[in-house]
Amino acid sequence: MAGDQAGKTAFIGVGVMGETILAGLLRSGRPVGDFIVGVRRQERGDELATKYGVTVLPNLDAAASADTVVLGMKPQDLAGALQEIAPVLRPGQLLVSLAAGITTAFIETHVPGGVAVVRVMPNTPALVDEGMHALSAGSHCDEAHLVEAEGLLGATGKVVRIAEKLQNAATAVSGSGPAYIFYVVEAMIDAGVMLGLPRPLATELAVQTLYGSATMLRETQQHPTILREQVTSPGGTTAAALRYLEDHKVKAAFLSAMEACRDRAQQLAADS
Ligand SMILES: NC(=O)C1=CN([C@@H]2O[C@H](COP(=O)(O)OP(=O)(O)OC[C@H]3O[C@@H](n4cnc5c(N)ncnc54)[C@H](O)[C@@H]3O)[C@@H](O)[C@H]2O)C=CC1
Ligand SMILES: O=C(O)[C@@H]1CCC=N1
Repeated sequence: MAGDQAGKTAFIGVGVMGETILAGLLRSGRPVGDFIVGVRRQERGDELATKYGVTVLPNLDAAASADTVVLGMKPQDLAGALQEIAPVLRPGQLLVSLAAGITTAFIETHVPGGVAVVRVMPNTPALVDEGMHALSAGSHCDEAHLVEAEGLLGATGKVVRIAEKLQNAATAVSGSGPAYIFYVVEAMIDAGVMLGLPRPLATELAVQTLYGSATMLRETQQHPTILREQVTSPGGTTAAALRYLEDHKVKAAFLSAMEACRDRAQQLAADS
């Protein structure tokens, strides 16, 4: 690692997830001069430069100017971006891919030999430093590359290392997971409104219930079944509600939904 690129990280493809991780790194105190951004649309570059004071460069210059390149485009756009930057990539450089489904082996076939690849499944609670990021090493990664990737992701939440064969399952649980939770909260708010609560009150009750329940799970470390049983009085209100969820096979629906999520990740890889 030498020259002007030493220690620098380029973010190429800065949408929802890329910006969330970049903003978290800056929030954590990392100097803005450590980062470079490569974007597809000039207006987006201007927006990021104004908002964060970050240097915006053409993709090729961004990749050439950094030791680490975070790839934050959609899986369908990844191969094109790799072809674009491959001429300036060098052995030992680190690529961190956020793309759902896409394997490190696929990325390695699009870049020069010896480029290290880390595949990450992040999630959007990183916006409030409560992200869950699962990462896996490609074949040219050493410990220093993994530690570097953990440092980048760790600014916005928890990081775990997992075997790459588990990445699509992790996508089904934590990557897409926030969407299921928001969907359930949406349903609870709508139901509260149907039962006569003003919408702001229904929202406050539902959101605080989610927050309190999540905090209980984390802090007590008890199994969700135990915590659910504590709420469920014999012959009481909760049992009446849970019976409907069982009748409507909500648990089975989650199993199928998350299988579909895993399968879609596999399909994204097959289509690339
Ligand atoms: N949004 C989420 O909750 C999560 C997203 N991911 C993954 O993160 C990646 C990004 O997802 P989002 O941020 O939601 O997408 P997004 O559509 O918000 O952002 C992608 C950005 O990449 C830019 N882009 C595309 N091709 C480019 C190129 N060649 N050069 C420079 N910029 C380029 C687009 O203009 C856009 O700004 C995806 O691969 C997705 O699978 C992973 C976990 C969670
Ligand atoms: O929906 C998607 O494809 C991305 C990957 C995980 C969460 N969002």
